[in-house]
Amino acid sequence: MAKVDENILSIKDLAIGYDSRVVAEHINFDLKAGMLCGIVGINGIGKSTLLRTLGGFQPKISGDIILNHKNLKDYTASNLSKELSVVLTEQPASKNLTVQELIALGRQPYTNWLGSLTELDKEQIRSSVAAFLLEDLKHRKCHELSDGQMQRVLVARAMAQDTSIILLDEPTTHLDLYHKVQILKMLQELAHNKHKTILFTTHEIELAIQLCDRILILDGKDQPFGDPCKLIEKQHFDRLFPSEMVKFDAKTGTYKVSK
Ligand SMILES: Nc1ncnc2c1ncn2[C@@H]1O[C@H](COP(=O)(O)OP(=O)(O)OP(=O)(O)O)[C@@H](O)[C@H]1O
Repeated sequence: MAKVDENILSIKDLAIGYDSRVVAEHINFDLKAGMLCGIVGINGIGKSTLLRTLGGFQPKISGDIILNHKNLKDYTASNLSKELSVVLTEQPASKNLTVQELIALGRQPYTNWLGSLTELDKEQIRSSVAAFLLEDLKHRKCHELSDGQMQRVLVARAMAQDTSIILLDEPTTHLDLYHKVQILKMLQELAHNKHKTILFTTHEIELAIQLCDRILILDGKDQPFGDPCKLIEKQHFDRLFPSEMVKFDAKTGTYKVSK
């Protein structure tokens, strides 16, 4: 396990985008083990592009992505899958599997070519099923689940993969308030209790302020990053949306419709 004060993820002057078209640049932040970090920003600002770039699904334009002291570009696919897991919103190909089978796929980086599971693999699957309250659902097909249940299964699979970093693209989309809070609290527990470094994109700024240890704001300029309270003090949330539409209330950490 990494030492508590070590940076697990270090992003240095990163520019992201498509071919030579820069979507966002000057992205800088460090995350340690056990930190939950939300990535927020308006539609189309580059949140998913950043997540895909960090996950190695698309090339960066410039800058450095350092995972556990090693540059992302120096990882083989197989080694990367032991350091980093990615939960994307739409994964229709796997929906015909049962909940338990899908979670077991998280162990793929560790199994031999026959895919046989060791006792350690089985234990990791059992504890992921338990942590995400999936005991009663484990023999159901994934296509029979609600969005909230499916989201829990996808995060449980990432937990079974047992990587130091977990990236999630909008894990609360389509969920009601209760289930948004439920999944975010489960992610917080996973970060704090199992010392995972977890980054997720979200439009739930108010929940992210309450639950995250760090927030990265993609604002198209300086991309502020830090403790949510410090970001509030520095008025970064006030500038996120045009104030004639919504105003940020620093006392409550919420947005109010401008009258
Ligand atoms: N495959 C692609 N090729 C070229 N441009 C793309 C591609 N995918 C996204 N973009 C563009 O990159 C920019 C950032 O998109 P991205 O999906 O990262 O934003 P986002 O912040 O996640 O948005 P949202 O909140 O709406 O999900 C947008 O201008 C988008 O049109």
